[in-house]
Amino acid sequence: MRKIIVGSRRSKLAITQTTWVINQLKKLDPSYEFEIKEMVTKGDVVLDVTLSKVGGKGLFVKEIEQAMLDKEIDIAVHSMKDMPAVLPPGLIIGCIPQREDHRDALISKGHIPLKDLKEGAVIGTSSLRRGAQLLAVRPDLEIKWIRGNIDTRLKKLETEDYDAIILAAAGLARMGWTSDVVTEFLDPETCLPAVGQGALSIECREDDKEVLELLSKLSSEETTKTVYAERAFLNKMDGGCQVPIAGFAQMVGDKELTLTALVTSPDGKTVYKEVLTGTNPVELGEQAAELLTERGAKKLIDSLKDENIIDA
Ligand SMILES: NCc1[nH]cc(CCC(=O)O)c1CC(=O)O
Repeated sequence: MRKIIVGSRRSKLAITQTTWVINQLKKLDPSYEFEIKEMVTKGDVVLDVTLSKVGGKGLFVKEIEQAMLDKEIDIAVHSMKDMPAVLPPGLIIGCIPQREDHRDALISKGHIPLKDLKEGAVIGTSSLRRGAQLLAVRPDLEIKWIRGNIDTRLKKLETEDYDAIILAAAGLARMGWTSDVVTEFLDPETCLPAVGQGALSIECREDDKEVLELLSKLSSEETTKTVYAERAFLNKMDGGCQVPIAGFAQMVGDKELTLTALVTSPDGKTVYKEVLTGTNPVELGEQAAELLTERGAKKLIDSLKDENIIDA
């Protein structure tokens, strides 16, 4: 019986996600054993510096990918939104399972919804995307930097002077914390999610046919298509993690996809948004990027590139 070694970061969310995937795979095919190998990535160590300064998204996956190439581990479960656009040669996304809740969630002191937060309320987020979209509807809010794992951020809401924080609903749902903490789910019209938000990516070696065969059983065709459209948009837009970019796709019927793509200025005053429908995910994503580029979104991105910024 082959034992599959699964690399995982040590955060509660990472371990929860990894354990979920292992349990699903065991149900789908009981002929494998699994072992979790915990790993520390640069992103877990360097918590006080903006992510883009120390290397952007790749920070959370680089060491894990090297371990996979070195055959110390066989697979790894990542949050899709933390995955860089390009994978190192030899590695591929082996499967994308069914997406969890795609929305962002507001968690506020006293459970006050967004529209009722007091004038100038302090919102904790380290995501330009979230900050900009909140400012677009509530320009009076003060967006304040916050970092750390989900549990750390929830603790900071209690102990520091934030009135509310924004977290991905998916992370909270996977931890089983949703009903205890969420004040309000923000719909995509208010806060369009990050590309890939709520989805997982299971990475493996390209030549590991046995693992690929196993992973294919956990694949969601719907989520795979929508995430491919979102990621094609992000890649073509080339914003890295420096710019408020958001993208969210949904299937309409069996074949068609609708992609909403957005680029904004960090203050939320300039908003470029497109809603497109099509059948080819990658073409749809690239088309969205082209349209937004024509309208001036690329210029906005380039003007922001040198500034210090953030995560998804
Ligand atoms: N940026 C960090 C991150 N990466 C993935 C998730 C969990 C949600 C998901 O799977 O998209 C989170 C936390 C958050 O944004 O609140």
